[in-house]
Amino acid sequence: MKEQSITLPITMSDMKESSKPKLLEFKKNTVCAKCKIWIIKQKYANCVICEDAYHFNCMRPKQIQKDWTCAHCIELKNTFPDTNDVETDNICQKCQKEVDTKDEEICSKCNKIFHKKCYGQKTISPICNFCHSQKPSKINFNEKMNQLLNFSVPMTNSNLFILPCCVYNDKLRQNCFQSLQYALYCQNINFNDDLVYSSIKKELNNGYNEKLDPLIGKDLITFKKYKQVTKNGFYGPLIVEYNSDQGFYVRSVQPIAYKTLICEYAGDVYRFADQVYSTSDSIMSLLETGFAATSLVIIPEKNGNIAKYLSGINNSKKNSKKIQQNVKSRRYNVEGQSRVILYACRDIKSGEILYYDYNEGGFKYNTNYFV
Ligand SMILES: C[S@@+](CC[C@H](N)C(=O)[O-])C[C@H]1O[C@@H](n2cnc3c(N)ncnc32)[C@H](O)[C@@H]1O
Repeated sequence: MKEQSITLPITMSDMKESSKPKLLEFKKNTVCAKCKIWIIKQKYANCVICEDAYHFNCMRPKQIQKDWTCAHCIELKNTFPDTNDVETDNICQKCQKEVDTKDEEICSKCNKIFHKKCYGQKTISPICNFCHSQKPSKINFNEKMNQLLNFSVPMTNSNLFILPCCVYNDKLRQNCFQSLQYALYCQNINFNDDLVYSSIKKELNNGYNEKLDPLIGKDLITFKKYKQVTKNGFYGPLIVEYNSDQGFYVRSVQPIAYKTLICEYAGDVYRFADQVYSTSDSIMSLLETGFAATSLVIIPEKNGNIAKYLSGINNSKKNSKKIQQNVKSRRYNVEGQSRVILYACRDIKSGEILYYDYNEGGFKYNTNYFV
């Protein structure tokens, strides 16, 4: 929903086969919320609630009718049956009284509106009490992972990637694990430590289409070993926290040595051409061919891992790179596929927030308001 804000008004339309669309007309077109492909001449419908557009073939449920509601909105309605009226949009979900926009607080998970005083402290919880109470009580924490987690920093000065130190304190390790699961829960994101190819074929990510450094030898072995652990949701001594200035962010709970692997940037892979209007704040460049049709991006809005929560340096501040930045993101050719790896670019002290340069890749984010 978030990505599809540039949709047309609610209509059921049958676009006639007309002459080839000119560039301007093309820009006015929209992207199907299901398959992420442009809707140019095909029949389509807009969901009456979220206004996202869908090809007729992509509509779920498949009912061609006026006031059609997409499956996602039906699911939300069923989850929160008391608030399924569009008209109740500005009614506080606690006291049921109208909310002035200046006095509103919105739950990040269900998007429901509350008066500031009814919501409580947004600085503490990004989600409302209802969503908080619905979260799974036990997030699968696999104790057997302890064997795999027995990492230690090698005493070497080489320039190779290294594995993070294990968090030996059981409670702290569990908190680190749970903190990421909680952030993902709040944002309706599935945990997935991989690149997800549901909208394009994996073969389109051909690392040889760009001159990327290959990840080889000991670095490749270290990376693969780390992926064995991170696929289960463990990322060394890192905790995900929340505040109102930055939203969720990542903090180290133990010292992290220079060149320690932090994580791979995971999420859904799309053609850049299909995401030019995306409003996601987490787009990462994956393959840069010079053409929008063959360049690829990662967007961790449906699937993602801890990489989504690392903060960005403020590029408008002097010395940000030198002082604030402690992580670097770099794309490598990993056995023929481009992949983005985040690693410590200097020694990181316990308690430091992790920052990298969001503008290192192909996108220029406005970071002027960043802390
Ligand atoms: C990739 S997301 C990072 C995770 C995000 N904080 C969240 O809660 O989902 C990027 C967004 O995080 C926020 N952010 C990242 N770094 C920040 C910083 N240094 N100061 C303030 N906000 C920051 C901005 O809103 C930015 O658009």
